[in-house]
Amino acid sequence: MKWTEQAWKKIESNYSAILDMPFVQELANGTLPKNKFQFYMAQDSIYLEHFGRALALIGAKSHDIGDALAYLRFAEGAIVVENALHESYFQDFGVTDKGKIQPACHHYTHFLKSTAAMEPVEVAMAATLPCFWIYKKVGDHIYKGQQTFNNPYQRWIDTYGGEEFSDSVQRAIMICDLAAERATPVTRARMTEAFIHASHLEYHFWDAAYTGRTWS
Ligand SMILES: Cc1ncc(C[n+]2csc(CCO)c2C)c(N)n1
Repeated sequence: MKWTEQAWKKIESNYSAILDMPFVQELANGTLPKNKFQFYMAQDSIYLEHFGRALALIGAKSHDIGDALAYLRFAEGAIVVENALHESYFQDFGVTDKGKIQPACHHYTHFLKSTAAMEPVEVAMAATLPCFWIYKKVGDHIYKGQQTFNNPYQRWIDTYGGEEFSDSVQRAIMICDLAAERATPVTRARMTEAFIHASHLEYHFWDAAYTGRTWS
């Protein structure tokens, strides 16, 4: 069985818990309160900058030049393309200031950056995979089950449920599988651990937006 298939099995229950989260359910039916989405968008745009830097570092550390190019493109995607979505939402929802980084975002971004800096590159690749894969799965799930018209969060849904994004996710999965095949058992186990850890941090990122968790 491929590493990604084994790893996904380990986060299956966490993924189900994500689908059941009020944030995700209310985003899907359009009833998510505006202030919760504003919190999420502001924190997410901070997240994307850090995430983009972590991806660029993975690109620089990749053994294979094709992988390097893929991660540098992912980094560009995070910083340029994804941020465009945020900026249009900032305008629509009247967010003028991103504000300070809050605990869930801080925890997640620092986990990604320290993993990219300190761990073998394969482990860092595994740490960034839930970001792609969980968003794709959540995006597809919402997209397929859609019953609401005029959902204020439609653009978000279209971004992650769309075809274009699917190619990046497939690429990231393939790279991780090849990296896992070539890695030692110890490194492979650390890849799985990083993958599980990041999937919990995805959960907490949404949870913090729903409950409005800040430092004080
Ligand atoms: C907390 C959080 N996790 C994942 C994503 C999704 N995402 C961000 S950048 C990127 C790939 C860019 O090439 C993807 C899929 C998000 N927006 N926020």
